[in-house]
Amino acid sequence: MTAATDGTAAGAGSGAEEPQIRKGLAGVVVDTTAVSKVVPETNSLTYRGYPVQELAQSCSMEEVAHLLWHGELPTAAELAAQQQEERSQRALDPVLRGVLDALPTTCHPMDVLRTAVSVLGARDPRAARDDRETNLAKSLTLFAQLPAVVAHDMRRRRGLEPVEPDAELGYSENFLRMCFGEVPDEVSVRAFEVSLVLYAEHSFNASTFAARVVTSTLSDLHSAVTAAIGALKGPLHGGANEAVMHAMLEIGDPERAADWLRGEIAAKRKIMGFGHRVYRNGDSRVPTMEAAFRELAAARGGEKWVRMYEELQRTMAEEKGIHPNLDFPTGPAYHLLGFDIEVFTPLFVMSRVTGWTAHIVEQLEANALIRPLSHYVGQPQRSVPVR
Ligand SMILES: CC(=O)SCCNC(=O)CCNC(=O)[C@H](O)C(C)(C)COP(=O)(O)OP(=O)(O)OC[C@H]1O[C@@H](n2cnc3c(N)ncnc32)[C@H](O)[C@@H]1OP(=O)(O)O
Ligand SMILES: O=C([O-])CC(=O)C(=O)O
Repeated sequence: MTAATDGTAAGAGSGAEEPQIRKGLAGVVVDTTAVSKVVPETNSLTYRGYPVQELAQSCSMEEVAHLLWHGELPTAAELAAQQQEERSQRALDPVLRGVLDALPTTCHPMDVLRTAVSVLGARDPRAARDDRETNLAKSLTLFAQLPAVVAHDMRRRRGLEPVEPDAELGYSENFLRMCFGEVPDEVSVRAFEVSLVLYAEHSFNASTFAARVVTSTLSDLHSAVTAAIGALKGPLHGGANEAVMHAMLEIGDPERAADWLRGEIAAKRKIMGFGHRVYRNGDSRVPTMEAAFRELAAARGGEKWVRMYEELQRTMAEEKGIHPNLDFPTGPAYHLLGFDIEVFTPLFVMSRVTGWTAHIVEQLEANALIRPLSHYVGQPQRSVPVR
């Protein structure tokens, strides 16, 4: 009987039929967006109409951030203005540093990042304003500050002093220098930049949807980003890039990769970095990231990881017909760049914050509270026993 559905909606409780439940909202179209388009049939992805492969080839992460936020690639003057603003906001203030340093190094860096966004929100004098311009300004602040948080946390865990930001350097160069004390070679910077561009946006994925749900209640931008970070942390989403590298280190030798994979499949375990809710024939971003990973491996002596990547990819296709997602090449690429594994998902956050905030702004422009229905399957109504 449809009385079990907690509300009445067309097709979900108006007749005698059971409501149709789409677990995980699979296949459900919940709203429109003009930020990005995923076309699984052609394995394509566009940001504001531009193919992501072309953006990765010829644009910086700063340009892509502008594109996602404003809908167009920046003119030279717009880019210069955005860069000046971003570069002037890179340094962490002493209060936030104090909070970061007070957190235990046993917690995951994603917890540190989530806490940092909360602190930034609580201390932001613009907190109560949510008009488009203010939200875009808050987004730029997060884009400027998150790399400093990630670098500070990574170095403190290594027992190293923080490296101050350098306003002469571009976004990726500055971040890599804040992590490692120097700007690495061009191939490394380029591979990192490509990963950021590819990670920036992907329609209604779980973390973006979490941000939109929070925004739909007219909560603030920092609360929405905090929720998104929590959603991204899970291994079925952004946390998979870390899981990929843990698996590769466990395998150790490319010769063992095929047997290891078959064993995991036989044990009915998920192989991290493979499969996708939307793409069934391969993730549109993988070829571009795979090429960057191969170049990086050639420059940094990482051929072993390329061979393991190839073996796992080949065996998974043979055994299950399932293809890699973007987290598969980024895992070993970030390892080759010298990042600790637990920093991989925070790197994803640094980039995806641009997509999340573009969606937050879009949600507010045509807002409707996101509140689906559920189909009740618990105890029938009963009376509390007299005691
Ligand atoms: C940037 C990103 O967030 S990309 C996603 C990163 N996440 C991962 O890499 C985690 C591993 N992958 C997965 O768990 C899944 O592929 C997901 C969660 C990404 C998508 O999952 P869904 O769309 O819900 O598909 P679902 O998990 O139901 O899989 C469908 C079938 O393929 C199998 N399958 C899918 N992915 C995998 C995998 N990685 N390893 C083994 N089997 C898999 C499932 O076991 C299932 O098989 P069954 O029908 O025999 O039970
Ligand atoms: O779209 C998804 O479900 C996950 C993903 O690839 C992303 O967020 O980049």
